[in-house]
Amino acid sequence: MFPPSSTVDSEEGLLDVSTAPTTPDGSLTFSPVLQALKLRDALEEASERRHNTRNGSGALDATLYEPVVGIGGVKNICCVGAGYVGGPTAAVMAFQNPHLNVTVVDRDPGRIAQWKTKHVPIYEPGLYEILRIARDGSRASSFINEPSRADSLDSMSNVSSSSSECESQCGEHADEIYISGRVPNLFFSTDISKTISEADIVLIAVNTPTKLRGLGAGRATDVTALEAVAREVAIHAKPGAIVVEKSTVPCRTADIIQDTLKIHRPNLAFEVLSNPEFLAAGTAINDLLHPDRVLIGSSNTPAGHLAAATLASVYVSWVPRHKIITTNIWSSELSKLVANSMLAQRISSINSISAICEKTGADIDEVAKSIGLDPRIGNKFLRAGLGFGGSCFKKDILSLVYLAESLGLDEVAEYWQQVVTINEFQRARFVRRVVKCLNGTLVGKKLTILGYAFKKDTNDTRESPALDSIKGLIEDAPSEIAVYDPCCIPSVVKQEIGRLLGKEVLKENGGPVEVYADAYRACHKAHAILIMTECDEFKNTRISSPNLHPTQKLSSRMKSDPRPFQRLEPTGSEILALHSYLTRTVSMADALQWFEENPECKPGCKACAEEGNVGLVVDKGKENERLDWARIAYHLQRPKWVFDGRNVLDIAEMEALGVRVEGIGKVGFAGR
Ligand SMILES: NC(=O)C1=CN([C@@H]2O[C@H](COP(=O)(O)OP(=O)(O)OC[C@H]3O[C@@H](n4cnc5c(N)ncnc54)[C@H](O)[C@@H]3O)[C@@H](O)[C@H]2O)C=CC1
Ligand SMILES: O=C(O)[C@H]1O[C@H](OP(=O)(O)OP(=O)(O)OC[C@H]2O[C@@H](n3ccc(=O)[nH]c3=O)[C@H](O)[C@@H]2O)[C@H](O)[C@@H](O)[C@@H]1O
Repeated sequence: MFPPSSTVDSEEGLLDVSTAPTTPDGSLTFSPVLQALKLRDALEEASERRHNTRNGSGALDATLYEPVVGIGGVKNICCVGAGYVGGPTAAVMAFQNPHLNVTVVDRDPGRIAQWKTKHVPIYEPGLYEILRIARDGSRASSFINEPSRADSLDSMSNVSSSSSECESQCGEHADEIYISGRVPNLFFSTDISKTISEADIVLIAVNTPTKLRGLGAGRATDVTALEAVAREVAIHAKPGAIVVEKSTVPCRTADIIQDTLKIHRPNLAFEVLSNPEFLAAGTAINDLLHPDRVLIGSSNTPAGHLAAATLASVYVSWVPRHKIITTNIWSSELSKLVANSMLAQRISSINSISAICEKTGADIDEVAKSIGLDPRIGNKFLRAGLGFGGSCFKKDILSLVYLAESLGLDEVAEYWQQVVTINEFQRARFVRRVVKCLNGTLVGKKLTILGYAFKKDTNDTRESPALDSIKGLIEDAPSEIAVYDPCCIPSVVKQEIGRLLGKEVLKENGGPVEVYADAYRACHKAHAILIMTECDEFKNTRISSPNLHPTQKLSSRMKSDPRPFQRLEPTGSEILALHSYLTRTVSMADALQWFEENPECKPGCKACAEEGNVGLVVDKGKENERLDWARIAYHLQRPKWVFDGRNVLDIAEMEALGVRVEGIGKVGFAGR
């Protein structure tokens, strides 16, 4: 374990690594310059002593490296960027470290305001519960430390309120565990400079999209936002603060940050770390709670190693230490780009084979299963579909392509470019197939898009295959394109389509696109349904456990009663697992009576009024229900077509309902 001490050799009266004051300090000189230099010397000296324990490979061995500064050295963390990464990452960090203050800042006041309400801007299974505990604090509670018996599952007999009843009935009273209440330690603010100035660690989690113009347009990464934050950090950060790249960045971006810091504070030393995020949309909370690895890249100096160890000490509250790996900073930056590119490459590989399947009679699911059983290939990320969407895969591959080109490695660039080319091919041929099956014309026809986000269980719509398909379908002038997604707010989707494809495409302006909050209304009298995401709701296979609460999706670890706990003070993850289990089994949103009241919305709150808003979807567990395909099929126009872009349907069952199904990588009705 990391030592509890927060100081670097405190007996020598030296400063905390990350809390060097900006105001005069008695133990050091009044000059901030000298303070910082002395601090750095101290860190390097302290770290060098531990450095001797390193293995000879040059890379840090996480199990040998003893950090000097423990968790107590870090008090305030600032996360710049309240988006899909910043919000959930900060929430989990705060949840797992109740004694730290984590403040998320963003230049978008609307986004910050949303994070403070019950209508948070991001839908992720399990996010809101963690957020509530960290942001709003929690109540003290207690529960019996023994697993529920099957016959008591529908009662509250395993939580504190009935403990006395248990005592009187069974005569023996099992150990009771008390969980203390928490005060809020997750905050959201637009005061960026102030929050940065107070932080010991600054996480940069801003967007890094593809450049739209100028040098490298269409491939290079646009680091404008990152550069702006680096400047803010350089101006406001306190000496010794650790700056962390959470955003995905081109290899050697840390140089830009370091350079910016040096320009603005030439006499101070800051450590810049790379700590890329590997969470995926829809499973973000599970990925953050149980990461495969936490990667920390640092400069290969004692101060760099010390900074890495300090950041590691934040993660170690919940991540097993062997999963925290440290590398040099360039390896870490590059690893993130490579991880995404390799994942995307697998999808393009299987999709390219799906095109062959459709022409030969081979079945892509059978091929994927057959090859996936080879452990060298593995069975993950082999689902053929409409190609990868989302904000990152494409931009990260393009960034790799640009990097290779910039290094004069044209063959390497071409190789990775092909992954994107196949992705575009896959999307385009799906639309072609729809139009072809509908006799080459969409005029006077209604098409229904099921799934607008780029994948299931998220409201993230960036680079969504659905948008591309809508764009393609509009060319053939259908009478209506009805859109439905169980995780997205209809008005937001409508606004986005209007913004990206032009307002004139919306029904209210005479165009074909209408967005629905109800799947049945969206499908009513359609000539064809296009399934764009793999939402469980769209499947026609039997549900193994009906009416599951979304929190069950957190992890299989949470499916069984985690009690008895071995310690009297269970960890945040353990309590969460129990909460999740009880929520499911006693069908109560707050069986542990853990949560504080939800923040009140202002009268007339638009989000409250919105039908099918994210909060409601989550509460109802709506996305776990299955569509009644018999009902949908009954109301379809003949011939009844379903284009299954994610292979979620059992084709035989659909055919029994009189529906013609075209799946990806399968010879469909039209090809027989
Ligand atoms: N979305 C995902 O699932 C993942 C994203 N990443 C990476 O994380 C980074 C962030 O991605 P997302 O969270 O998806 O982006 P996002 O667009 O959802 O959030 C970025 C936030 O940064 C804010 N921002 C931009 N410039 C700012 C500035 N100068 N000062 C303060 N705030 C500023 C924006 O207002 C926005 O709210 C990207 O580099 C991305 O590649 C990494 C892993 C997963
Ligand atoms: O850097 C990022 O942004 C993240 O990108 C991906 O996560 P994400 O894009 O959220 O979701 P994925 O599950 O990877 O799916 C990406 C796309 O590929 C598609 N996909 C995925 C898997 C598959 O087998 N087939 C397939 O078509 C999905 O439908 C989706 O459109 C990575 O999985 C994360 O590790 C990474 O942190």
